[in-house]
Amino acid sequence: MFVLKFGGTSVATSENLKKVRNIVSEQSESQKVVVVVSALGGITNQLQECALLASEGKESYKEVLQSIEKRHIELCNELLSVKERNNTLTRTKLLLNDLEDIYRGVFLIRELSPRSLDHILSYGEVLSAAIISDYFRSTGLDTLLLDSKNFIKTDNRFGKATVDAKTTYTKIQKEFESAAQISVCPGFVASSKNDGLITTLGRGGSDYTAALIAAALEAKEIQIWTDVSGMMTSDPRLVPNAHPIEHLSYEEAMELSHFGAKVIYPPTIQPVLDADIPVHIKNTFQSDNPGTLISKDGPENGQVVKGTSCIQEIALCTLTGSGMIAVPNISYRLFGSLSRQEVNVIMITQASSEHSITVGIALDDIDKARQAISEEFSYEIETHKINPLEVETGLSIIALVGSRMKKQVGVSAKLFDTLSHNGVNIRAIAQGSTELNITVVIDKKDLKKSLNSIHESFFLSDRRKLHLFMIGVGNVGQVFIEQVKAQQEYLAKKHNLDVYIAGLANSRQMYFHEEGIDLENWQDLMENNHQKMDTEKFVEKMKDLNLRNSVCIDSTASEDIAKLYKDVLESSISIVTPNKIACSSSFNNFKELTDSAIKYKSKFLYETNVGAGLPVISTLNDLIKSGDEVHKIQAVLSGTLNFIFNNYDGTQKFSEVVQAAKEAGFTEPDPRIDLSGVDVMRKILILARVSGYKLELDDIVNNGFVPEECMNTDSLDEFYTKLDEHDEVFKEIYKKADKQNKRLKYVATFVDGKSQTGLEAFEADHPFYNLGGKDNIVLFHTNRYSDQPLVVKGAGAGAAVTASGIFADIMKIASA
Ligand SMILES: NC(=O)C1=CN([C@@H]2O[C@H](COP(=O)(O)OP(=O)(O)OC[C@H]3O[C@@H](n4cnc5c(N)ncnc54)[C@H](O)[C@@H]3O)[C@@H](O)[C@H]2O)C=CC1
Ligand SMILES: N[C@@H](CC=O)C(=O)O
Repeated sequence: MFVLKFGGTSVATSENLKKVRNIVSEQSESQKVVVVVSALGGITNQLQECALLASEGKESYKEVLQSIEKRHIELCNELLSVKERNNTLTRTKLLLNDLEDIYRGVFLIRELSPRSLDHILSYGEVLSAAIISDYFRSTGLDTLLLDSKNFIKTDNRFGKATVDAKTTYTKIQKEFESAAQISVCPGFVASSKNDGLITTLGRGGSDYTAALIAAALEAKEIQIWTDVSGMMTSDPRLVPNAHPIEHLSYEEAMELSHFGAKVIYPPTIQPVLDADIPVHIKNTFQSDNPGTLISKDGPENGQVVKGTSCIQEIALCTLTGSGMIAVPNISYRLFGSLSRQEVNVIMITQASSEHSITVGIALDDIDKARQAISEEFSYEIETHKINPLEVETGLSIIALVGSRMKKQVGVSAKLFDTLSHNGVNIRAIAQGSTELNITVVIDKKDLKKSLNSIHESFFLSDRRKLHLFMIGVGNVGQVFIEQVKAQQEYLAKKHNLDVYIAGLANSRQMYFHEEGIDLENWQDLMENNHQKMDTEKFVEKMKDLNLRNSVCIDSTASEDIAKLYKDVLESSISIVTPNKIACSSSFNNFKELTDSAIKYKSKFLYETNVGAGLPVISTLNDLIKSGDEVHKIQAVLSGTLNFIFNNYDGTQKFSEVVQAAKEAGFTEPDPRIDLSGVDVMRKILILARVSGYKLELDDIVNNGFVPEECMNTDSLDEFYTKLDEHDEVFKEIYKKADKQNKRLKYVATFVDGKSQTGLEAFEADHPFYNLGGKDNIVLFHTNRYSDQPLVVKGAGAGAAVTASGIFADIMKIASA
């Protein structure tokens, strides 16, 4: 025999009931089945509302009653043909008439006792079971309606009666001795053993009815048919990647249910757990879906963490004080006082120092808990042995559940690591010695981010989501967006990674979309959004969205944006930047930023600061981290200047070649930064700092070649004009080198703590001589590379290579 329980949504409409009928028909082909039904979805609430209105003397109860009546009559009409529906309608109307009389009584005497409420609420299941059994019979199923009140026997605690299991089991066995192929019974309802008064089984009552019947009849399986495809790995309203769990042990299911996964209510299915009857949770609306099987022994292998569940809002009550240390009865008194006030304790933590005990409770219980504990410890509080109770709210609780956690090291480490990388502070931790559950308490605002990042960490099938916020959509920024667009599908397929751009800004506007900006259309979206760029608001918005794996990309050359880095990093949002301003600002600021990134577990990556997409900084980092020491760096670090001196031969105007470099996208937004040598100074400074030297920009000697008068200009047009006025200077420089068969390169050197930059002419045998196009070259002379330097060489400027360098930094964050 199988026992099938259908919840309120499954029996809510005639359409749903047709699905229920097909399931029952299929299951009853090979064995007898007992079908336990809930009231039609929403009816129990209406019955209760109607009762309250009547008890308050409000005539409006009649409207609610009418709608209850209408629902049931319409259901009869929809399910049964005209010929077949007479008896059903008559019985339904009789029941509804009784109900009307009871409500009138409540209305007249303005009294609603728990006993009358139980009586009223029982009509929901009684009505649905009667209609459903008639419907099954009318469609050719061998069906008998049984009244659970006759065999589920309880005490007289109305509202949540206690079942007398022995009497109930005996009565069930007797009742089902000659059961039809299909027996339909109302869930939730029962009657008192001594006087036969109607009682109800409280929350999860229909599950309980089904469990009692299954246990008494030693059923092969109990099936809970509901509107979801089993117990989920997390709450799907908060974690879109959540998916049904195939198989759970009873203990795992209970742990998950305790923390909010409301598919089953464990206390009510205790009878089947005791009798070791498997529980199968299935979706009425997707009956082919395997659902979740809950049995004594969960699967031997499979996921270590089966699922996460949460309670969205709890309070933490903490008792502290030196008067608690080594005093044996403190916990006894604390929990005793809470229990006397019927305060349910959700979690407990106590450090071995015994200086504090923290309990997690429901928000509704705060006042009761405060009073109970304050009274219990009033003497100790008055005498300052114990501090007044501290109550914190705005907190959520997350539990990681899985019986295989106890065989696995590193689960807590992974959990804490995941949360810390996303800047989530853990307020309290609890883990039972069974290691079935690890529980953390966090700030409520971090709940969604935490659940999603935990899910991504523990369920390998999940695609990891990366949320990018990009400031600066110019030359480099635009190409980067194109690259993301082109790579999105590949990254999803090959790297299980969803890269979204959640925010964009230029100097005028900003635009956000939490689910990811449509990259086909981003210019229009930005333009039409009319949200003025405000740097502080941009950062605030990133923080408010509080999305997991957030990365801010600064693709501007702005000092204002560079000033925001500290705040961003301290919010555990990583930074990827081609903008050199921050790394070449004061050494203290640079150090503060790298320290903040370490402290707040964010990443601060700036590979594209030197050599665009070339692996210059990562190579240097690898050398330093592995214990090498850098003594000397010789480099050509300006793509712009290399391009200019590779293309200038004195036959054209120097300014024309500068403008060609700008048009090709090699220069800084302001090419005077390149021409002055400042860009090269910044780069060698950054290399020196990464090598471990404490250097400032002012320490670098720059031997510029552009006359001061050109540099001291107010606009680019003026700059180009001045370059033209000094064209002879550039011709002379070129001719001099050319005469000696030398080529001009703007070189940066760093030797044992000292650095200089400037234009130099090289002969054909020098490695710099043949450096073509806009290439860069860096020679690292180190302890290990003493005979021959380590050389990094290649394109050192241009939007495409820079954008791909940014991308590479982002992939480092994704795989961290
Ligand atoms: N072009 C190249 O080859 C390389 C460039 N870089 C760096 O990349 C960065 C970007 O360069 P490009 O794209 O060529 O510059 P760009 O001038 O083409 O674009 C700059 C973008 O930043 C925006 N912007 C400027 N100030 C802003 C502010 N305060 N708030 C918001 N947005 C602001 C502008 O509106 C524009 O969208 C620069 O820092 C540059 O040094 C680094 C390596 C190579
Ligand atoms: N303007 C720079 C671009 C890269 O940093 C250069 O020309 O090298």
